[in-house]
Amino acid sequence: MDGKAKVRSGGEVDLWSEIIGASDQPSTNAPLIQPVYQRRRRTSHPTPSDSDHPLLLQPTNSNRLSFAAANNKRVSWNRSLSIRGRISIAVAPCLANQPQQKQPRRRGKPPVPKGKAAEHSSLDKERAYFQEVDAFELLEESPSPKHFGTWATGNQTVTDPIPHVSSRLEKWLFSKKINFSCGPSTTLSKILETPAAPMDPIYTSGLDLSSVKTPEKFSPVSVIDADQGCEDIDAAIKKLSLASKSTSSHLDRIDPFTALLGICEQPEPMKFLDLFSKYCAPESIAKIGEGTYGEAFRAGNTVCKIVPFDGDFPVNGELQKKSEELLEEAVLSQVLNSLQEFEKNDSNACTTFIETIDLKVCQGSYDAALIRAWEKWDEKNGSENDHPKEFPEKQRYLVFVLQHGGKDLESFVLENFDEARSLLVQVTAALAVAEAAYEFEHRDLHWGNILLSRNGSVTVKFILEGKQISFRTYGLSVSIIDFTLSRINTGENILFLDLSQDPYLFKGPKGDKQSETYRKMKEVTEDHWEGSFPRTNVLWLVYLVDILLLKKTYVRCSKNERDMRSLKKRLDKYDSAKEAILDPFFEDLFVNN
Ligand SMILES: Nc1ncnc2c1ncn2[C@@H]1O[C@H](COP(=O)(O)OP(=O)(O)OP(=O)(O)O)[C@@H](O)[C@H]1O
Repeated sequence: MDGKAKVRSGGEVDLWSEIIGASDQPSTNAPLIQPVYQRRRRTSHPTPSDSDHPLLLQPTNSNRLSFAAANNKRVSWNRSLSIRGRISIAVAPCLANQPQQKQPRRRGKPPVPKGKAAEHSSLDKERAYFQEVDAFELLEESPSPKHFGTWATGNQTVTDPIPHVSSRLEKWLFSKKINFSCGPSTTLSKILETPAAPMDPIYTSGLDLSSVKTPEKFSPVSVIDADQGCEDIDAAIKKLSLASKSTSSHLDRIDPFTALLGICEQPEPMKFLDLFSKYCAPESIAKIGEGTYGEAFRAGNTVCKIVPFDGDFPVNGELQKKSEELLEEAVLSQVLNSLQEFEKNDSNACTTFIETIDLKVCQGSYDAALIRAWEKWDEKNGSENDHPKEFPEKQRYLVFVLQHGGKDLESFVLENFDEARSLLVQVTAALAVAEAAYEFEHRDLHWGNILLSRNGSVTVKFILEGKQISFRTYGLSVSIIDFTLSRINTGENILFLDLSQDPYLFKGPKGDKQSETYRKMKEVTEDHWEGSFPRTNVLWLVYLVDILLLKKTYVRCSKNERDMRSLKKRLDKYDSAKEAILDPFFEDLFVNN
């Protein structure tokens, strides 16, 4: 690689050289690609031609009843414009013409400050940046990758084929395996050529549940199948023969909702308060953020992200997610969780991907304590979301109980260049670790998906292909969230989102760094999203460098900027975060353990 890490002085050469050595070895880790399960894309509004201009967007499935439409708080795609103080002459007059219908939200592209006043010192610079971007054709806010749902043409809907239930269940079973046996899969062991805890085979001629359960954490449960009434999950699963992947009508008898309950280790959905009271007193619940799909509440030391699903009406202008989509996200987050376990992983480990502490399915209308918290936040920040008081009794939600990761990069005020490079090295190292472990690509690492906090730490540890490495943090802790677009090879399955079904994602404004990054990813993957292209991680690193140069203000000198610009140039040559982490830019941050 260009400018490969130089030999360090003061006896620090060994470990750094070892790392370099490790990466110089020819890669033997091309895994055997086994069945490919792609996350189902719901392709709702708009058709590509509809989406050529945001003002032509029509509400999804306008024939559906929607309390969202009645609520009609604001036109969401304008939200980042208004909150960020960006002036867009093009859209302003048109708002008046469209007051009655809530537009589908443009999820985080570019991400919005989620109600936080953007009062920090970089605002003027950022405004200038946006003005510059606006000078390009302002087609729309960077588009959402999530047009889940169905293509709608008039009243006719055509549903995408969805993965077979058996594949979803395999993934679920596999995730139990990951979760409880705490080691990479056998395939991954081979990939990494490191010893790993042996795993029992999952796929037997008949399904042996003993191989997928741990007695202490998973016991047979009764499940309520919405369509078929009560059924013991063991009995239901025993009807499956995972060895036989042929189409078989009984495979469809386990619905994804049941599987989701299974992954959450629940016999049935629970009440919000029963869940929240595990973490805090109800009166202390506070809303801390919102996204298109999720409402995030602080509960004690955790963050509970509530995502409504399976309802037949839109929320926040988008169709609700389906059980199977959430099942995928649940599996993915559990796989990444396994990286947290340093004691059990001697191959690859890091703590940078947000920890999912628990996953639970809830049902019912919003609890009074949550509504109070929601309204309080709304008063202060002005929510873009629909008021949750109107959810019906039968509404289902998946609650992600997450580690609290701090503030997103967009609103976090970085103090100096050391913090900026600490951020870069932590993201790069985390991506390198996840690439090595699971061929992971985040594919959506915009500044809303990087959370930051100051924790007084001096260094942070990673294990990369068996080598323990530490970097100086300057007190900054980084967490990566939102794996919706991510691709991962669990060793058994590949989970990915087929972005070729979402042409809208690639039509963001010219010159907008985030939109350009989606387009570059498309070039790199040639629209084959199931494949492994770790270069996409590098594209997001380039994006981050741009953000740090153009959109964030902090104390820095011209040499710092030059260094960052040369890093950006060199990043152009790397094909993976694993290569990028060896860049000389990070060398000073490396600490010999
Ligand atoms: N673990 C966390 N720690 C702290 N804040 C969080 C955490 N998870 C989410 N948040 C807050 O909640 C907001 C919404 O979360 P997130 O972006 O995951 O939701 P979403 O519905 O998936 O959003 P999107 O609109 O990007 O699809 C985040 O911007 C952040 O402010």
